[in-house]
Amino acid sequence: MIRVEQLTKHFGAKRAVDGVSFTVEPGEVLGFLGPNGAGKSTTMRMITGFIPPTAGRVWIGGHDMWEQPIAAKRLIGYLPENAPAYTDMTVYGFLNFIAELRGLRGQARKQAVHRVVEMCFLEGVLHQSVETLSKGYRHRTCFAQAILHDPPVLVLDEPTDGLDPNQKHEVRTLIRRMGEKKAIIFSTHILEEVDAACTRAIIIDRGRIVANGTPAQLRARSELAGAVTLWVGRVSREQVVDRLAQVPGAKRVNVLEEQDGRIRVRVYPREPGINGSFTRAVAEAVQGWAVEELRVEEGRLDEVFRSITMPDTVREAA
Ligand SMILES: Nc1ncnc2c1ncn2[C@@H]1O[C@H](COP(=O)(O)OP(=O)(O)OP(=O)(O)O)[C@@H](O)[C@H]1O
Repeated sequence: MIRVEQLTKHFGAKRAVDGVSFTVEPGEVLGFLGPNGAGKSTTMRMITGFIPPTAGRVWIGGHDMWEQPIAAKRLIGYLPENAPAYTDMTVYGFLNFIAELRGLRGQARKQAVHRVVEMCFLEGVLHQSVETLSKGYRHRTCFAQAILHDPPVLVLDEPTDGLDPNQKHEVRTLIRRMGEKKAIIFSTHILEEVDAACTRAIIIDRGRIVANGTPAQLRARSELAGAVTLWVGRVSREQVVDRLAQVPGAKRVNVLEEQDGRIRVRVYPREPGINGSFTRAVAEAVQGWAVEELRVEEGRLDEVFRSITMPDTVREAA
């Protein structure tokens, strides 16, 4: 549904986006992650046809964005960063105006406005002017505008930015629900959103894609993935470190905590990733000890994010 090939944007000497390619199909919610200035908004502006690329192409539903822009844009709902809107209109007036621009008339327009007002919980502010709305409600109004024509493609630039925790939850739920049928791209800085709403995530850094996979695949790239964390008692620190260091496939052992004669320790596999034989080897090595807890780590997205986008500054998280 969305196809992006070798998309590139230069601003003078600056390469904001550098050869980005990916596809998104209906039923997929793609999380777009990256540090500030990585090129997320610029990529989204090119995908939605707001700015032309320096090189590369975009197809929406098979329509080339530069050769058939009207057909391509008709399929897209776009929530830009900072959620701008016509602030002197009422919410109701604004949504009706956008519905008209989208070619909806009469009963169809009424129904479309009613549908998005319900979906975005706007009943209480319908007759308030946009400029007097709180940030969260203004944001929801813009979100409603983006989905008014029920487009099969949604491009959402930081859709939960500035919302309170309840609103964030509602928007994620909405995205997940709409993502069952639509092709959705949304950018975020919040890694837990990737788990909460995305079927796949792309990490972009300095204009380039540096990782692309399901949340589980990305987590598996974490150094922590497959590490085994244990609480053991009645055994010395030296014994624990010595024995665990000899487990086949172990890379290193870290003592994380010592408390009342108990030790919390973590042993990392040489090859990150969940691996039953490594876990079994650790379990065998500690037989006979007072093991109070043994946990296999899944890996953490924040660690992967940091190690990919700031490779020199990764520090271990306990
Ligand atoms: N119109 C412009 N003119 C010049 N440089 C620009 C322009 N728009 C973006 N840039 C630069 O391009 C780079 C990518 O910016 P972009 O806004 O796409 O990043 P981002 O990943 O969306 O960042 P953030 O997470 O902070 O929103 C940045 O260095 C930015 O300063």
